[in-house]
Amino acid sequence: MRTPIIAGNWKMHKTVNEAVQYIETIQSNQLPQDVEAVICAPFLTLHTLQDKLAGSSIGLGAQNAHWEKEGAYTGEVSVHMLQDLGVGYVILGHSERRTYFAETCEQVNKKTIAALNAGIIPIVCVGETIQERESGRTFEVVSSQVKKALKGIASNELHKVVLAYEPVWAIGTGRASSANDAEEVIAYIRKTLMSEFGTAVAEQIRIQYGGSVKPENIATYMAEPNIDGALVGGAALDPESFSGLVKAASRVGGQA
Ligand SMILES: O=C[C@H](O)COP(=O)(O)O
Repeated sequence: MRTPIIAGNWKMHKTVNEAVQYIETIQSNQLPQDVEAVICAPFLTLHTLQDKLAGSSIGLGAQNAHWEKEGAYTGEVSVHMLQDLGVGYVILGHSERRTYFAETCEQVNKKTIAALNAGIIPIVCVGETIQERESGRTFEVVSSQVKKALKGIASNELHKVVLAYEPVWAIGTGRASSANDAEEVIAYIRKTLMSEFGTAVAEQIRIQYGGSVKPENIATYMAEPNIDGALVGGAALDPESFSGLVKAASRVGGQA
């Protein structure tokens, strides 16, 4: 059985002080232990949060990383640096990075391989634009993104990857995909994984849905057989809301 994973992506939000207050609130909320809860925070807050979360079951993630260990890459932070800090997760290939920073599938692949080599769990994002959906290309686009991101990864490493299906049109718009539609695409992604890497690995890889997920709608996604959690932006910015999301994803104590 795949462990549900709820990851909060703070994007470019929160100072160090705000981040600390947030963590103190979720730590006082007694999150369920059968859900992997992860906070993906801005680089500047990671060092402080790593100390704050020491010994806690809440995971800490970054939102991007460079694949090279070090070098003349002004403004970049390497996977190696995250590993040194003890960061456990990294979001890769988010549509905002693909759109605003021209990140390519080839770069996402290099970053994914580097993260796995460093023992960091990559949360690899894929998803179609509204134009791609309306022209009937959703399956083609997401399966191509998945295949390119995972190209060349050793089969004994693949199961560690987390995929996040995030239709671009649903991100930050309040226009969430219905659970049925998200399940249809995610089931197709799992089918793609089966044909590329075999059933055993495909059954192990966790696939999240992302795009306007809130405490009020998360149960509908968690009820779907192929959806293993959520990658949440806006609704993860408030610690009570994030706690509510994690609780609702619990199979033991959830309100589904
Ligand atoms: O990484 C998170 C996604 O971009 C979803 O953002 P959202 O929950 O604000 O729609």
